[in-house]
Amino acid sequence: MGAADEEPIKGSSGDEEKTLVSVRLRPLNEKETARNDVSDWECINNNTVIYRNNLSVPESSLCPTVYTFDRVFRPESSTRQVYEEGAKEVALSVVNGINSSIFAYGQTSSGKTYTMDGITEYTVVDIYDYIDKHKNREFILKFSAMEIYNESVRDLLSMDTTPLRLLDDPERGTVVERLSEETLRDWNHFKELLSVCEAQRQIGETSMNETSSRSHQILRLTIESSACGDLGNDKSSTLAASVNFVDLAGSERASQSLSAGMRLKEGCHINRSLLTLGTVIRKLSKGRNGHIPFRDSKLTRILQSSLGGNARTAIICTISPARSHVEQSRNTLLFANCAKEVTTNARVNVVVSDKALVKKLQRELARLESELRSTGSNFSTSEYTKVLREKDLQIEKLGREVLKLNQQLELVNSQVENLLRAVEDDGSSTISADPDHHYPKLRVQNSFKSENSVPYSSASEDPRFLDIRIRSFNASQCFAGDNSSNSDENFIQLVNFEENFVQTPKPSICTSSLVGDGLHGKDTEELTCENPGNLCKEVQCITTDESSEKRHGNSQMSESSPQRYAESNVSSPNVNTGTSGLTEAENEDRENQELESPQLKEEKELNCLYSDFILPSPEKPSPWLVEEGMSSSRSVKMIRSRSCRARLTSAPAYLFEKVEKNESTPPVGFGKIFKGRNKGSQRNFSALKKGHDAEESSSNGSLTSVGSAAVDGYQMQTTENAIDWKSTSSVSNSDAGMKYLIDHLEQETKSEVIQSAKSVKDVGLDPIQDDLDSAMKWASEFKRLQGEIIELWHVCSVSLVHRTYFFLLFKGDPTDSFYMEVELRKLSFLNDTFSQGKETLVDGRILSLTSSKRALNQERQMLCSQMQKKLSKEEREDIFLKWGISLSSSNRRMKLVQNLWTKTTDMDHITQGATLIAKLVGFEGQEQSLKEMFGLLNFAPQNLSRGKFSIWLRSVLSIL
Ligand SMILES: Nc1ncnc2c1ncn2[C@@H]1O[C@H](COP(=O)(O)OP(=O)(O)OP(=O)(O)O)[C@@H](O)[C@H]1O
Repeated sequence: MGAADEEPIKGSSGDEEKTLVSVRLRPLNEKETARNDVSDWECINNNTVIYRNNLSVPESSLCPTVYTFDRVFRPESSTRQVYEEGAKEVALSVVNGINSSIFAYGQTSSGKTYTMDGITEYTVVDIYDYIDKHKNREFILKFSAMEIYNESVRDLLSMDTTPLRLLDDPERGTVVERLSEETLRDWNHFKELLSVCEAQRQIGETSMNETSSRSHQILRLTIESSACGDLGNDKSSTLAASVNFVDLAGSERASQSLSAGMRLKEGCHINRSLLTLGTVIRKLSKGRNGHIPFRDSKLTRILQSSLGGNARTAIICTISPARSHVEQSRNTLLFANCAKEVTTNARVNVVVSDKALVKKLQRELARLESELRSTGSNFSTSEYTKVLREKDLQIEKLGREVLKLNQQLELVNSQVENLLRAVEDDGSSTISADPDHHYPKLRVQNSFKSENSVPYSSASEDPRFLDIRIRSFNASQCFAGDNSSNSDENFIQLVNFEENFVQTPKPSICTSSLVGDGLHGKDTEELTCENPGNLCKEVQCITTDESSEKRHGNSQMSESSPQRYAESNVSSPNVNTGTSGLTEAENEDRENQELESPQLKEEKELNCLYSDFILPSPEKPSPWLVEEGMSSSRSVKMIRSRSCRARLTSAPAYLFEKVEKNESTPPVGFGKIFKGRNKGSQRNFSALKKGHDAEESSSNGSLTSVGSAAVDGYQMQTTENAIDWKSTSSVSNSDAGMKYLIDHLEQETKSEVIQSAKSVKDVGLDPIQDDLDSAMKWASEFKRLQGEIIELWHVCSVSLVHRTYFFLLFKGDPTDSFYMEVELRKLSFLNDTFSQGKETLVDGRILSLTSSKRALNQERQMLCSQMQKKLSKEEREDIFLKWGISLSSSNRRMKLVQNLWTKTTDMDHITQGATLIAKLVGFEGQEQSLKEMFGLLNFAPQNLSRGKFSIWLRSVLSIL
């Protein structure tokens, strides 16, 4: 059977039709007669039944006594009459393709089976009669029968008692799975099947009916019909419909039937379906609003279409006329009253055969193909193919682009996650300047030009590393969490500030150059987080002295001379030991006069124009460190070398560092491996010493491998970049950087190393070995950077104060690597420029080697003056003697100053000179604050809460 269409019922126009409801009274049976039961019901006409003895049932006095239905059948009415007038029209609708159902409802023994058996037979008889009268059509009758017993569906045509399942079919509604369906051959065949059903039906004896039907029985007759000769015809259509003959179980309550045990259980299930049926009928009688509980019972579910659906329905309510059954009779009549309000909307079911359906679809396909050909006649097949190929290529291209973008997106996301994870892993709520914090390093672009500088690294292809070109970011977020919009300006200020302190972190002595640069002064002061005033005070002090000298010239000398003479007068008796015969006071005075000679004055005034480049201050950048050709330090940018790769991974970056001689600078987070290590563990240090001794004895102190030493199972690795232990030991106490590393290595503990190993477990490296390798690499690198810087300072005549500050501030902390590289880069550039005899225009001023030397001389004069002011006579003498200067010689201070920073490879010499200069310029005690100020300029922000740090990171990432 193919698809089914529904057409309105002829004559009904598809309108809703009320259920045909009839009431049939049976005669008093023998038992009722025997007990002198009487009938109080009277059918006053074909539609009305009344109750005459209302007084006999006082409690029912409120019930209606008159009931009107479509048809009322008296006790003497025959079943034929009931069929003809109460069911036939509905039942025979099936031959016209209309579903129909005939129900028999009533209490037990009221005559339901008696009535329904007759109606079923009469219907089938009439159907056959209809078939006989309609020879132009072909009919197929199919018969099925089922029983709902204890809410189980059973096939009455099968010996198999297995309950049948109910399925929901989108087209046919509820379907009983595997229900037998017999095609009726003839009348006799039908009768045989009825006999089978009767035998299969559950029958139990009740107190009221010895052959009581304890189940709901549904006999279904399906009729398919089509015009004769049209079957197999393309134009044929089939009408298909079913008629259900429903013999319900007794509607009385189980208690009334005096059932017990099994019967009581049956009653419960029977009543469940009946109660649901009553509920459905009652709800349907009030309209289709709301939920209709069809699915609450098997009965209502199977007969759903017959109860207010696509079916015509007739209900015959059977009642007993006996007074003793009046209550049940009233209930039956009340049910019938509701049922007569239920409407259905039956339609003719037209079924298109599969063959006809196929033909129809073929015709439709041909039509569509014809339309397609007509509309696309201008295109040939090859042209279509060409267009499709082009589209395919475009799709492939777009697909590749999408794939590429996705890969890039994944990479960026991964890097961002790593970065954020690094922040999360920091473990402290506040990020401080502690170098042990493992901050991600950011690579910054350096536009500083230098032909001989270390080659700039291109963007690393290693996805673990992320080079960040910092164009601008909101520096205020870094330091104060301020979300001010002037991010570019803040960044510029940050860079300028860094220029001042990273590269030339020292006070200025040149008044004319110190003040007046509003670009840097105020803002940089605001950027200092830790008492910048202390530094500025020192700067101001020196500046004031120097400027005072400049302002007053020789007159200043006359003012200061009495003091010096007074001092010399006091000391002269004891100090007149010089070979020249001059007293100390005389020597001092002569020195002062020499310092302030006209020639020196002229040179000083000239040098003042350039002196600031060697004596930078927090307010003024150091011009010689500013990019060549730049009109302003606003555009100063820096770049880390490859050894300072920015890393945004949470794991210590040095663990990923390739061990190459020129790529051994440890990252910012290097210090983390030394964090909090306990004292007392000498193992690693001993191992280092052991390796050092071996190296020292075998390589004559050259920079070679340390060798290897096994310590408690930890294997030390020999690398080309091992620490130069000989040179390290030679500088001893003066090599603060080496001391730093050694101190930390001494504090190394096995447990913490293991802890570090856990953090790098995934990369499969030995944490101890990595720590030591990194330490050695950094120590070697630090020594190399420091030596090169000192040499270039000397060659380029860089300010002694600058050298001192830088030397004392950057002692080997791993976080110093950045600043040392910057320093080296810029010194290399300056050296290149000077060696070629070139000048460079810096901030509107010409900078050359000559001008630098002049400025250096001026600085030496300043130091001489400071020596007089800062040091007592005894201190000066001690220093003179220490530096091999005779107390009786002339120009002792200048001789001393000119000797400072001259032996570039003698670290003792360098350290002593730096110590002296630091004392003269007031550097002592300022290391920490300066350091913190340098730390402030680290691209990892200091003293930021985790949240602010994250904001900062994001702001940096957002500019990528
Ligand atoms: N209209 C009638 N005229 C004569 N006898 C009838 C009539 N209706 C029922 N009977 C008789 O009453 C008895 C009970 O009838 P029937 O079995 O049809 O009741 P029922 O409602 O089906 O009961 P149950 O629900 O228990 O099956 C039967 O013996 C039947 O012959």
